[in-house]
Amino acid sequence: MSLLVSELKVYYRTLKGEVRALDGMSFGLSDGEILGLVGESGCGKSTLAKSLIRMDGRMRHAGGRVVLDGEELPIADDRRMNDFRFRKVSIIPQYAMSALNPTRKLRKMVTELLASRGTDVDTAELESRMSQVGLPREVLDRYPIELSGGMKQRMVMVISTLLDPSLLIADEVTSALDVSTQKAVARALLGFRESGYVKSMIFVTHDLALTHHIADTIMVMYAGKLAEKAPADVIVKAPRHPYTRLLLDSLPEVGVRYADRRLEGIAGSPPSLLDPPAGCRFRDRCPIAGDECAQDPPVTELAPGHHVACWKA
Ligand SMILES: Nc1ncnc2c1ncn2[C@@H]1O[C@H](COP(=O)(O)OP(=O)(O)OP(=O)(O)O)[C@@H](O)[C@H]1O
Repeated sequence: MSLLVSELKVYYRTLKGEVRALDGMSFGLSDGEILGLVGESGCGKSTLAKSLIRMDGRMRHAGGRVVLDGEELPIADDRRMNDFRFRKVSIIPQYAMSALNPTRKLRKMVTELLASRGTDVDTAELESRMSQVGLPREVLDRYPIELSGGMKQRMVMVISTLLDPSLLIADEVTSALDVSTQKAVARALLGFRESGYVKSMIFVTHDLALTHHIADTIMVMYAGKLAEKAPADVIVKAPRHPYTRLLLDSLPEVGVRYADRRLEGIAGSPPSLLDPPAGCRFRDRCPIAGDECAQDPPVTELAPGHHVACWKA
């Protein structure tokens, strides 16, 4: 097991009180596994991604542990986390295209970054990884502004994985891309795993179809908690949580016109995480909710690797 997250709680401090963005998340990730993380906007996907690498000043680690390759990550301690970033855990951020320093040519930027980690650039290795994602070596002598959005994205992917981190977090890396560039990025991520540049990966996305293509397992989150986690095929073909089912039903189908079948979303909206209700957080929107749902559902393993938090599953 490369990553073990137990009862992780991460809250945001706001003027109105604390937003419980992650409220007791537990899951594991094996060596070599790609985990797709999906769920509606605001369910806590980015908070989970960020808390595993760099918590911002408004986030508070309210409980729980994160263990990577047998070592506890000091997620609440920004300075101590420095020893782990890039080397053990790395992120391709949500807005990777703007993550590059505009005032530096890329070669200088990479050199400075590695120097700050106490390492030199292995130019041959860097160029070989760039060529693997279709970037010519001349790119190193350009400023970020001289690259297209897709090229910047791929450059950030190469830089984030240069020190062969055990865990890579890809946070919404395909959302701003056209479909063929999305495929290229997905292929590159799979290639990084095959080449051993990263061991395992958390792929955060809204795109269930793309996740199904590349992920081994999919974890569905709802309102700061785990709803369901299972092998990718099981989530798509035999989901057990009512939320996962509705999420899949609300996907648009190519070839079906609005006039023939109205595109249904999931009625209602998620609860406020400032003061979330007791019991199952999906209860108010759930078509099969019953009295027992007033109690918090435990996460149960229905079949090997298939975890569901629902009394009715
Ligand atoms: N800086 C912040 N201060 C207060 N609340 C925040 C902050 N950032 C996020 N939140 C809240 O935390 C919850 C989880 O947000 P998060 O961004 O992790 O969700 P997400 O699933 O990644 O959403 P999206 O898909 O839109 O990126 C939401 O209720 C959000 O409003």
